[in-house]
Parts: sequence; C-alpha cells; structure tokens
Amino acid sequence: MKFQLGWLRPSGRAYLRYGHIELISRAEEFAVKIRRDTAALFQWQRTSDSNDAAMAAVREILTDVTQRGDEAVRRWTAKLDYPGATDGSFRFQVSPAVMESAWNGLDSELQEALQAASQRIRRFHESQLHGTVEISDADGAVLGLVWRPIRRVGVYAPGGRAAYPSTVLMNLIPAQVAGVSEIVLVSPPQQGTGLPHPHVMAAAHLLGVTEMYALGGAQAIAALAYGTESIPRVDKLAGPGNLYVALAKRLVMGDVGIDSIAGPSEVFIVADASANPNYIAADMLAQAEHDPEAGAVCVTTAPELANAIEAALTEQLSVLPRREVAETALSKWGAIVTAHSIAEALEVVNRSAPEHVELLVERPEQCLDAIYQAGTIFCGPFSPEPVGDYYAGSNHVLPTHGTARFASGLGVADFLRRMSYVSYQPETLRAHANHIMTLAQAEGLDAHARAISIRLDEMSGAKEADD
Ligand SMILES: NC(=O)c1ccc[n+]([C@@H]2O[C@H](COP(=O)([O-])OP(=O)(O)OC[C@H]3O[C@@H](n4cnc5c(N)ncnc54)[C@H](O)[C@@H]3O)[C@@H](O)[C@H]2O)c1
Ligand SMILES: N[C@H](CO)Cc1c[nH]c[nH+]1
Ligand SMILES: [Zn+2]
Repeated sequence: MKFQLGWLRPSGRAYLRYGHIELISRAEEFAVKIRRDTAALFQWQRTSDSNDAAMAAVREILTDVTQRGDEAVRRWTAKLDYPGATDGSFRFQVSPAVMESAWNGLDSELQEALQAASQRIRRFHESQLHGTVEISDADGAVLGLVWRPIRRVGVYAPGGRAAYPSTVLMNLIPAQVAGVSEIVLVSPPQQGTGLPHPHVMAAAHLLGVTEMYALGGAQAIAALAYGTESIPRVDKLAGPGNLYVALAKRLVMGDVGIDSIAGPSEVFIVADASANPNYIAADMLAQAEHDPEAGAVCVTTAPELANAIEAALTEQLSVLPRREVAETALSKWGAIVTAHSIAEALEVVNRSAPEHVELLVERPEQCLDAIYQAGTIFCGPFSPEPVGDYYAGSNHVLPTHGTARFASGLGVADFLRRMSYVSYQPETLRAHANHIMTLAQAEGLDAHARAISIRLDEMSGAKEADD
C-alpha cells in the first residue's frame, strides 16, 4: 500500500503540508515562499489539533490534584493508566528492592549496555561542571559567583507508548553530577503490574535511585509540583513526556522550576546529493515511531532525492512494528522540502529551531557554524540521531516545538543555581558611596541612601575620635 505523507504529488507538483500551511515545495517557488512568508513557514508551528481539548483535560487534573491530593492522583491514575490504582492496597511508591529485582531480571546484554551508556553520559556531563568565579578590585571590592545544586528534583520518565530507560539515565545523571541531594523519579504504572516499566525501574536501580513513584501524565506533574499527603513537592521538575505532560509542565512552571518543554520528538535532516535515501528514511522513521505527534522533515538540495526517500519510507514503513504511530506522525508532521542551496536549507533549520538536526551532506563540519537554533546536531552519515538518544553521551532531553529558539538541551546547569556574593571593605564603601547614594536618591529611595550614609557617618566619627 502506498501511504501518503504530508505532501502530495498531483501533476508533478510537490505540495508540502507544513503545519497548517500548504505550500508548493518546487524549488523555485519554495524560495519565493521563503522570502514571502518566513514567519509562518519557518516557525514550525507544531501545535496539535487536540491542543485545546488536551489543555482543558490537563487543567482539570491539576486543579483536582491541588485540591484533593492523593485521592485525585489515585482517581486519575485509575482512569488513565492503571485501573487498580483506587484499590486500598495499591501503593504509588516503588521500593528500592523492587527496582533491584527489575535490574536482576534484565539480561546481561542490556545491563552492560546501560552501564556503558551511563558511563559515557556521566563523563560528558562531568565536563560541564562550572568553576566558581571571583573578581576583586584594588579598592577591596570582591565579587563572586558560586554554584549550588537544587535541593529536591523530580524526574519524569515517560512510559505510555514506550518505556525509556535511556531517559532515566539522561535526567538522573546530570542531576547527580550537579550534586542534587534528593532525586525523585516518576513513571507511569503499566497495565497488569501497576508498576513502572521494568526497564525504567532497572535503570533507576543502576543509578541508585531511592525514591520512585508509579505515576504518569499530568497527575504526576501536579503531584510533584504541589505535593500531596504522600509525595513531598519538589523544587524543580525535569524530563520529557507526551502532550499532556508537556502542557502540565507549562502550567506549573513558576510554581516549580522546570527544565524545558521537551515534547514529542522531531528531526530535521539536511541532505545533499551525497546522502543515502535509505538512511534518511530510516532516520525519519526513528523519530516518527515515537509518537503520532512526532515530526520528521528532510530538507534537500537534491530534488531527485525526494522520490527515492519517499520510496524508501514506503518500504521501511511496511515492516515497522510501530507502523501505525509512525504513519500518523508522518501524515501530520512529515515533509520533504527542496531548497536551492545548503545555505537556504540551513535557514529553514534555524527558523524552525528543531530538536534534532542531521547533516547528511558532504561537509557537515562546514554547516555546523551556520546553525544557531537547534537541540543537538548530528554530523555526517555515521552519526544518526539514535546514537545520541542512547549512547554518545550528549543529552537526549532537548527542546522541541521551536523552543530551541531560547532553550537548550538538558545539562548539569539545569540542576544548579548560581549565587553571587559581594564583600566590601570600609575603604571600598567610602570610595563607592557617592555613586550609590546618587542612584538611590534618583529613585527616591532615601532609606537605601541612608544605609550607606549611616556607615560613612560612623566611620568618620570613629576616625575623629581616633584623631
Ligand atoms: N525529548 C525527549 O528527550 C524525549 C525522550 C523520550 C521520550 N520523548 C517523548 O515523550 C513522549 C512519551 O509519550 P508516552 O505517551 O509514551 O508516555 P508519557 O509517559 O509521556 O505519557 C503517558 C501519560 O499520558 C497520560 N495520558 C494519556 N492519554 C491521556 C488523556 N487522554 N488525557 C490525559 N492524560 C493522558 C497518562 O496519564 C499517561 O500516564 C513521546 O512523545 C516521546 O517522543 C521525548
Ligand atoms: N529521540 C528521543 C528524544 O530526543 C529520545 C529517545 C529515547 N529513546 C529513544 N529516543
Ligand atoms: Zn528517539
């Protein structure tokens, strides 16, 4: 069966459905569009059709959990994830012994892969630790900046359509490297057991997690953000999730810190004539299989590649176990776009600010400098995105939906706070006093000025007494 992606090819013209915008992707007309309609085209507006409904559902869950605590969490968990959650015997908390037995239940190949990946991730994240800063002036002023770990952090490990032990590593390790003393992990209970997925629990054991709850979706975010009778609230939330999780994080932001809104995955592949269409199709599907809302775009300077990619997608999709999810994602957010030049393709990337960029071009290193808005960039045909999902050591929790315009991927800094300190000597204060008092008076804040002058008066009184 020939499936239809977001673009159709009636009478030799390629139409690209790009969010809600339909545009002609024939190279010369695409170029015209670029100049005409940049804001609409390039801010890849991956808003979901079900956004309003999902937002209403999430608001209801958040309100309910803040008002009724554990009881609401149980009720929503029973409704959305695990019917047994309202039974009196059900416990959200997962004990370390249960996590340990999940680890013991893994085959040794998976244990070794998780261990090796966690070492690589730890090494890369340890390299991100910040040093303290201190500067001093000749007049005795000392200014410093120190970093302190956030005290209590909640990590969300998704577990609806798929379980992500890799996401446990990606969130927990930077928090541990930062020195966070209390890390609590949540992940949805699975049908049948009422526990998080065994692979997620096993990864938690590997990293020494001691506090974990079988909780998912907006109810998990609400419980962590506001606390319930049995779950103490956290200071910051981290971790990706589906639309409901992302919307819930957006709503609680401010009441609790959040890392970023990492929602359904997306990839932009920049390809020239040297690229292998089978690789491109495989890499597009690697994102599309995540979620019906995932996105996969190829921007190519080789129009002849488009047909080959389409054929490869059809072929690979036909044998993909998660075909239904991938097909929905491609029909909503899949696209192949032709561009005149690599520079134009990179402009598409920059304006879309995608989560992942793959550079399947002859000289990827030359493109790197031109990209300024993306989550992570994968350079060359042997660095496909799943390398970063699992193993390279860079973080896979990355800004989605264009939020790479202002946000970065998860790192150690997300679990640290900076604090400044200031230390003046008497002679420093005397030297700076006039400027400070002038500024305070300009703002009409007399008490501010007085906090300076009272010290000057005392210093001159003491000096006169000495004389
Ligand atoms: N950016 C990243 O780093 C990264 C990493 C891993 C996964 N992901 C993304 O995380 C997402 C995981 O999604 P998932 O669904 O597999 O798991 P999930 O844990 O994020 O979501 C499952 C939860 O959604 C809630 N939910 C489902 N339907 C609902 C409804 N109708 N109303 C209210 N709540 C509802 C349920 O409570 C359930 O626990 C995917 O989009 C994937 O692409 C991103
Ligand atoms: N591609 C996802 C978002 O970066 C991360 C992931 C986890 N497991 C597989 N993939
Ligand atoms: Zn992935």
